[in-house]
Amino acid sequence: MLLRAELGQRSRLCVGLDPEPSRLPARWRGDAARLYDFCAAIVDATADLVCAYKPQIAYFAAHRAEDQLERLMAHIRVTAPQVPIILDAKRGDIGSTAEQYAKEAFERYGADAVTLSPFMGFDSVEPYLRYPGKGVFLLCRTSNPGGDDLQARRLADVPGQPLLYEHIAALAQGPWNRNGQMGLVVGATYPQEIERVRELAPTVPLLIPGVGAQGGDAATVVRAGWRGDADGRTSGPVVVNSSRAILYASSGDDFAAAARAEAERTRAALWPQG
Ligand SMILES: O=C(O)c1cc(=O)[nH]c(=O)n1[C@@H]1O[C@H](COP(=O)(O)O)[C@@H](O)[C@H]1O
Repeated sequence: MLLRAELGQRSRLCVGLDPEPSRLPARWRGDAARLYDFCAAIVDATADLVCAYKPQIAYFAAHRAEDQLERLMAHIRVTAPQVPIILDAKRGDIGSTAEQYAKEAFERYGADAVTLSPFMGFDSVEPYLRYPGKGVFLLCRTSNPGGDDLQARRLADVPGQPLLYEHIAALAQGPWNRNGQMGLVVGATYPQEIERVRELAPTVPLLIPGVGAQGGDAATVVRAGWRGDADGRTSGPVVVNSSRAILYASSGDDFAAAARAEAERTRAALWPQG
């Protein structure tokens, strides 16, 4: 579905739906009852420009607004049925609890994919893979500076002594990816690491957050993460997320038009082949 959306929409842009009440347009500022209205307007303004949407569950749950997230998922389905929805929840727990998280993501919210921490091991990931056609994006090399603390550590007892994020990439390309449901999260702020991950995991989709507000450069991350040759063979898709730079492009009544303009700019930078 992701590849179809990328090619069909000619887009690698994922708009992140991270609505923060204090940053809503002036007329709704501070009103957590307007998260749905705000996000729905952003979706309406960008539906033809994106290859995915990524709602972040914390922005809804923190305001007791899960019902608004459910409505938003339904709205995206109707407005942009061709666009996959990645629920950003970064779950990770023992199998029996993971079953409940998987049910939440795929049955309650109807997401197409989720973000997931691999920290607790394969048995914490496996319950998500029982949903045919659904995807998981494992955190691999995250965009935040603290990602170094663990992800850039060397694993002495694994052949070749890879860094932890390299090992995660190899697992997602190989033994953990039993039915082609796995992707990886790699931060736009680390283009060299994106290149390394692409080397180790040539066919899996990469979700790359961190352009826009975190300073990652759109064209650079595509060069690092996407491969294509003259015979039409390509790497796995590259899905580049931008949230705040698009959501808050304007705080006035023109917020949706401004979001569209920013999404158009970012989409163009992510599709250098024209
Ligand atoms: O899993 C993610 O989506 C994620 C991983 C990561 O390494 N860095 C990262 O910023 N994210 C998410 O991507 C979004 C980035 O938002 P902006 O910085 O506003 O574009 C937020 O929802 C983050 O939670």
